[in-house]
Amino acid sequence: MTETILNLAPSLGERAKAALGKRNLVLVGLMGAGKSAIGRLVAQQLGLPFIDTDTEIERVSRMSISELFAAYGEEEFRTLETRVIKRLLRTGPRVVSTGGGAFINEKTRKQIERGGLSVWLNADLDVLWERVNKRDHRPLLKTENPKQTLKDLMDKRYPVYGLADITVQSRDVRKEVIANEVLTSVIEYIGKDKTL
Ligand SMILES: Nc1ncnc2c1ncn2[C@@H]1O[C@H](COP(=O)(O)OP(=O)(O)O)[C@@H](O)[C@H]1O
Ligand SMILES: O=C(O)C1=C[C@@H](OP(=O)(O)O)[C@@H](O)[C@H](O)C1
Ligand SMILES: [Mg+2]
Repeated sequence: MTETILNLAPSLGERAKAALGKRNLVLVGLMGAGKSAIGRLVAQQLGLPFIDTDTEIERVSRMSISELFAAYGEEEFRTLETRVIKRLLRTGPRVVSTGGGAFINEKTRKQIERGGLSVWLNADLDVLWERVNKRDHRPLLKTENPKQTLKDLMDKRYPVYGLADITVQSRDVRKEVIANEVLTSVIEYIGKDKTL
């Protein structure tokens, strides 16, 4: 006789979703950290909508990020980014992957602090470089020495990313491993913080 064992224990995704409640989960970190890729996986596991802020900016402006930077400059891009993120965080829960500069902008960072739980995908220079040098759609890296530019951005931005609620180390392992670590960290963080 075969015996069917029913596994009634809630999955990691279900437990993280319950912990998150109505809050948005917002991924921050430098270019190549995996915000877009990991955010999508995390959203799937949570059964929540996923939005990438760069994709949303491209949709509303009907321009690519590179075209926006070229036509209007970084400052205008940041203004648009702040506006889009404010709108996206008004309702939840959803998983929002930001562009690398979003959390560095004070206004946007305050919106994220108010509107969600932030997760910094931290990564070292070689991991980031391996990933970003394969593509050329990032206007800030169109410099003479893009690896040095990435290093300069790390030095400037890492103290600010460090203000995020949660940090997860993005590294050379399968994306699913990192996504699971994000979910586990959410459960741990919310379990610890009695004010939430
Ligand atoms: N854990 C990982 N292992 C291997 N490749 C990854 C991992 N995380 C992300 N990537 C890849 O690295 C590249 C950059 O990731 P992306 O999600 O676009 O980063 P970000 O949005 O932070 O700039 C993509 O090609 C993505 O598939
Ligand atoms: O670091 C930044 O300032 C930027 C990161 C990009 O997003 P990813 O971090 O998803 O590459 C994109 O928003 C834009 O090119 C600017
Ligand atoms: Mg991205």
